[in-house]
Amino acid sequence: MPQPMIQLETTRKASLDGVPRAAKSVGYAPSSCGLSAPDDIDPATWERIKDHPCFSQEAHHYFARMHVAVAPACNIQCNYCNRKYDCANESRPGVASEKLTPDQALRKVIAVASEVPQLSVLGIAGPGDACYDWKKTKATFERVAREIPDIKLCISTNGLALPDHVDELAEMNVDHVTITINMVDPEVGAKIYPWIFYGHRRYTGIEAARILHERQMLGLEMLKKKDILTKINSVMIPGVNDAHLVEVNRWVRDRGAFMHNVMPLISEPSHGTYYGLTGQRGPQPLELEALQDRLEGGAKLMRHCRQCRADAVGLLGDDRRREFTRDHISSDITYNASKRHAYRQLVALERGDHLAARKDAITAVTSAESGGRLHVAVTTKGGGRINEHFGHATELQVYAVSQKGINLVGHRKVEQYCLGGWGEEATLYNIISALEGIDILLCAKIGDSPKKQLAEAGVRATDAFGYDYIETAIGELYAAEFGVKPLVATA
Ligand SMILES: C[S@@+](CC[C@H](N)C(=O)[O-])C[C@H]1O[C@@H](n2cnc3c(N)ncnc32)[C@H](O)[C@@H]1O
Ligand code: SF4
Ligand code: SF4
Repeated sequence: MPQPMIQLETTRKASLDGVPRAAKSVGYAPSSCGLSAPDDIDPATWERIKDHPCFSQEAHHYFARMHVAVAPACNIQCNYCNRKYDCANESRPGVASEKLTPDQALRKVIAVASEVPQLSVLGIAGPGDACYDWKKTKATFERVAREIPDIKLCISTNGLALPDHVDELAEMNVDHVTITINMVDPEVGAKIYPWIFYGHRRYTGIEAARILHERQMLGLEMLKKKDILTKINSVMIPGVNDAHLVEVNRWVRDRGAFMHNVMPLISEPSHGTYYGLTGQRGPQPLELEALQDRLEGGAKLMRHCRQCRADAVGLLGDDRRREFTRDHISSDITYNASKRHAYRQLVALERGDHLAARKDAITAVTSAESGGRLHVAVTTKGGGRINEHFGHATELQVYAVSQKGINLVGHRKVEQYCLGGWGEEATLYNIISALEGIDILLCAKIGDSPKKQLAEAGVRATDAFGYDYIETAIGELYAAEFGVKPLVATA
């Protein structure tokens, strides 16, 4: 399926109250053509993260990552993980449809980089552990860096074997590392990790968790010394480590972590994990958001993680992996950089405009004299715009807007409502359940029937802001809702 190119034109049709508005085209003022850092990030760090869809929330509107499943082996067991190497359908970390050798991985990266213009990052996120299955990780990175030097290399690890490889990571120019840290208290750890394998022997219980904790902290400190940007993943497990993650956040911030990504536990019984089979529940979206809100002010929070498979390809939330399985890739493929280069030029223009529009919208809501908090869900297929039809969406991005600002606070996965030209009632019912706590839904297009049923469920849906920047639309909505000073049009 071809990827959407960035939309440069937008036509406003009607406001929420039904009053028609003028059509407008988004122009490029000369001052907005450059890309300066957002206010909360220093320019040198921005340069390092601005094209990384996971380390920069703003970048995830434009840039894509791919994972290659070259690292199946793991040195610990987590109660939430069941690795699978031939799994076509599950949408969770730790699964892939096929394991790859480093040579197969190289061919796949070349195929994706030639076809997916948004590609900027190659990550190894299992299905097992990139640092434990080190030889294959290293061989893959070396081959890819030779062929496509401008791709960013990134790994995700449980941290146990990390200290053994920090020097090599630095030598290979790996600038982004993720460590999963779910506890800093081994008593909590013993409830999450049944065993670890370390130094040629197996450990269990509190001893295992203590060794893992010490290695994770050592690895984090070593990365900091090498000035490698580190993100911490924590899985929120209600009743096990949810309250404890406040302490985890403090520890990792004090040791120089760049970002903290608190993700919900996925524990379907059908996945066959210990937690899935024993009925350990994951958090509700609003529980996760409440914990993330508590953590604000510590390490920078990631709130846009999609908990990807070990073979995910594409923009976050738009997985194109099925187009790039081994049988789709020729054995003598060569890299064609033209799509990626052309796309980058377009993005450089669009992003400056987007950042300026975002800044205007945030200034408008933060300078409001009064106002409440709204949760706004948005359908988008990238570019930071409301450019997806309601009936085609498979996820909704959720923004919270208040006088504190406009912030992406998460996403909700939904089934596609419209298949073969018809909307399914049962699907709409599930979408309405997924919209718990949402006040307003913004989409590029929505039919009268779903709009009416959503309204009956307390969610106001509109396509009045179709193709606008998300923050601009939310800023205008907020002004309309709370009677604050409306935004000045940027065109
Ligand atoms: C599959 S692991 C691979 C990398 C490495 N082994 C690790 O654990 O960091 C990638 C990420 O998925 C997370 N993960 C695995 N299974 C999960 C589940 N059932 N629910 C939530 N997160 C999960 C892990 O905690 C880790 O942060
Ligand atoms: S460390 Fe990663 S791959 Fe290993 S069991 Fe845990 S989540 Fe799965
Ligand atoms: S799992 Fe989260 S951090 Fe990892 S690639 Fe997906 S979105 Fe990025």
